[in-house]
Amino acid sequence: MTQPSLVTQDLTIRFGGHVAVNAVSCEFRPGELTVIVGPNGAGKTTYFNLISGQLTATSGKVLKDGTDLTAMAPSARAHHGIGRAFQLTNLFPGLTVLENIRLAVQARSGAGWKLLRRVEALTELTEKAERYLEATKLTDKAHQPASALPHGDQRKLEVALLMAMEPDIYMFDEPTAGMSLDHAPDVLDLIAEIKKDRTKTVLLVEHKMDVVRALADRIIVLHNGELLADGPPEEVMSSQIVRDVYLGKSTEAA
Ligand SMILES: Nc1ncnc2c1ncn2[C@@H]1O[C@H](COP(=O)(O)OP(=O)(O)OP(=O)(O)O)[C@@H](O)[C@H]1O
Repeated sequence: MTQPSLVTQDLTIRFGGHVAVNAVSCEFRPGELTVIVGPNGAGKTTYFNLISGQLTATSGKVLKDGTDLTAMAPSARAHHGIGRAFQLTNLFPGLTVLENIRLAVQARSGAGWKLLRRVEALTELTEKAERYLEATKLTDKAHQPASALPHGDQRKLEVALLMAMEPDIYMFDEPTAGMSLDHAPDVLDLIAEIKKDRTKTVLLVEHKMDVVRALADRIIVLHNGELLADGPPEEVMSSQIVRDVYLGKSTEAA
């Protein structure tokens, strides 16, 4: 079996007396798409925040290819290949779609935000940005201001920006939330494309069971901050304990 790219070891966070994520140990491998499910308040987003660095663990560890990221800020974790899609936080609304992607490519190339003096360098970045535009089917929107995009296209642009950062770990928290039914398939197709790259590890928080079924190689279930189940989709979804949680029975009874 391939080595895990991402590991959480006994990952825990307390807010006062409340343990929102409780000793979650999991390994995630390249070429694998894991969907994290669980009832409202189960700790899914908090678990994501602990991995991407928006929150710092009370105890436990986050390791990426063996490097301990636990104490690192989100930007340092991003540098180590953790890529999380956020709604438009990295966007320059007045710039065009292409310019936004080119800036992300530029940031990834190590040139930072400096003005580029060499025309060839700019051409190279533009060509790369155009490939991400094409991959996300935004080519015909290239010269529109990012802020003018309809909601569905803005979500695609978020994925394009994430791809431009070339992360090893892709994290999506409800990628089709608030999207119309016509746009959701585009974003799901993009995630399916990313998953085809066997060097990438994909983590997805999702409530919609049809999305889970379409994409998951593996499902982990969180409940009250604890890891309740972990395995292939059919196995997890048919397990009695998971059914009980979704039907609202107490797990103790199960
Ligand atoms: N910053 C915080 N301070 C205090 N409590 C928090 C904080 N963040 C999350 N929590 C609590 O931790 C628990 C887990 O929340 P979290 O948002 O991770 O759940 P979730 O599984 O993502 O839920 P949903 O599906 O509704 O988004 C909840 O009880 C929540 O109130």
